[in-house]
Amino acid sequence: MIKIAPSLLAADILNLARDVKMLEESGAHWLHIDVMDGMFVPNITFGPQYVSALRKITNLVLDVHLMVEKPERYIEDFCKAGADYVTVHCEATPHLDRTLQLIKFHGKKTGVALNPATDVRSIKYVLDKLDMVLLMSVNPGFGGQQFIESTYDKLNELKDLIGERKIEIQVDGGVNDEIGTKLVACGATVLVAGSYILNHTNPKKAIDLLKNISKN
Ligand SMILES: O=C(CO)[C@@H](O)[C@H](O)COP(=O)(O)O
Repeated sequence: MIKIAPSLLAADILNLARDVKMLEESGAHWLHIDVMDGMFVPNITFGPQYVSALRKITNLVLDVHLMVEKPERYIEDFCKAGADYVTVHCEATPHLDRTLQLIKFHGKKTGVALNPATDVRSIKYVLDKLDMVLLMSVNPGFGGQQFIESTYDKLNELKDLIGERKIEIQVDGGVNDEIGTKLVACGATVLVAGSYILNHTNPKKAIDLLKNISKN
């Protein structure tokens, strides 16, 4: 089954609880939380308080994507705040293996994100410590960008690298139902979508279209 993870970057910050309830009722599986530090990416968003506030109002999987330099500094805070998955960028830490061990130490699922220009082979030696790989299909920092087409080839390479291991493959950036269909055909198992779902006139319909991809 394909998991659908709406990105809360596109939610109405003044009506966050309302949007979360709407996404739950619309059948979203996970909530994707984009944490940006203004250093690794040119934008600043949420901290651990945002995650702990969400944890109080939802049982959905909280999928925290850390777009921050040296994420090892904040792993404990986000784990204690109630994250289920903690994903760090391989480009953002000199100690990826240690950082993944830290996430595991706190009992959470591990993810590694790769920027569009990063070779999938850069995570070869940590595959056995991973629950998820996140392929960025836009340059991280902002919602509403155009999907980068080379992501399909990259997905195929990643599938080969992962082999039989049970690792979720998440794609994030510019995803809609048409692109999602091709991504799933290439092996994606988790689709992140921000503007496609939250700016849709009928977000439930957008989620349904993405969920139905697995049946195609
Ligand atoms: O991490 C990011 C952006 O850096 C994404 O999660 C976006 O928030 C996805 O938004 P859309 O491209 O789906 O609007």
